[in-house]
Amino acid sequence: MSAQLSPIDAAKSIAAKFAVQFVEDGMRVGLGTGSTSAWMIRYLGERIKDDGLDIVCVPSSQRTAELAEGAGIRLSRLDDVKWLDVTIDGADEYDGELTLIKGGGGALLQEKIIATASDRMIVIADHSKEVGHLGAAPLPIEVVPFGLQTTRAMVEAVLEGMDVLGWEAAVRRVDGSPFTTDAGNHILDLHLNRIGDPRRLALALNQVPGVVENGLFIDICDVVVAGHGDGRVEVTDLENGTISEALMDVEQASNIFANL
Ligand SMILES: O=C(CO)[C@H](O)[C@H](O)COP(=O)(O)O
Repeated sequence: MSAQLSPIDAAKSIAAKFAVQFVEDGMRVGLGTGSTSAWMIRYLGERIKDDGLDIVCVPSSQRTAELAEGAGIRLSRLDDVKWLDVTIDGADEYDGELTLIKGGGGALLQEKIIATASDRMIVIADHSKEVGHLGAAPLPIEVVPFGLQTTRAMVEAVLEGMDVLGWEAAVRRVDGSPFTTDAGNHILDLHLNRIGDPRRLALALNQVPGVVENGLFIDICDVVVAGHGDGRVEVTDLENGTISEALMDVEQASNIFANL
């Protein structure tokens, strides 16, 4: 009997499997971070092994670099390839304009750099990440270690003037210590409940000294591939203005899971 994926994991897996079809020979590919991206890395590895797909990839985190190396993916540095054809990454939330909240895995800075340096950004997600209004998920921002608590207080002061329904900035901690990003910075998770004006908020946050970058991705994402537990995949393509649907084999995803 094959191990069963939970509906959420099946949704992530089929979204990732669908999205790797967009990758073609010779492409320079940005690799996201997180559990959905981990599926994408496995499927890309399979295409390299089984179809001889010839690509070079730039990872958005140390964790992703390790997974990609394990999957037999050739890696490079962004400064060496200079520009990417496509980046495939997960998201914590996306809305109807494909504005994203990212950074749940703490890699938002490199993720934003590689996605912005790509012709196309494809987000892969389970469909529960779709929201009418951003903000139910915390908005992560990356801040330098110097004056962490002072920066936190300045960020909360900025939030008071914004169209949001919560004003708390919490230092992300692991085992009691501030979480440290690959760039040696820390993360503040902003609990806002609802973000009325993402554009204004993103600009205001990046004005605060000590804030390196925020997890709002605005006008960056081109396509969202959203998976459902029953095998349906919904593809929203902003460039073409289309929403299409496909059916994937959930059983196959479960079998791959069983063989991990
Ligand atoms: O932004 C991210 C990491 O910084 C992730 O893409 C986001 O948190 C989604 O993660 P998952 O695929 O595990 O749901």
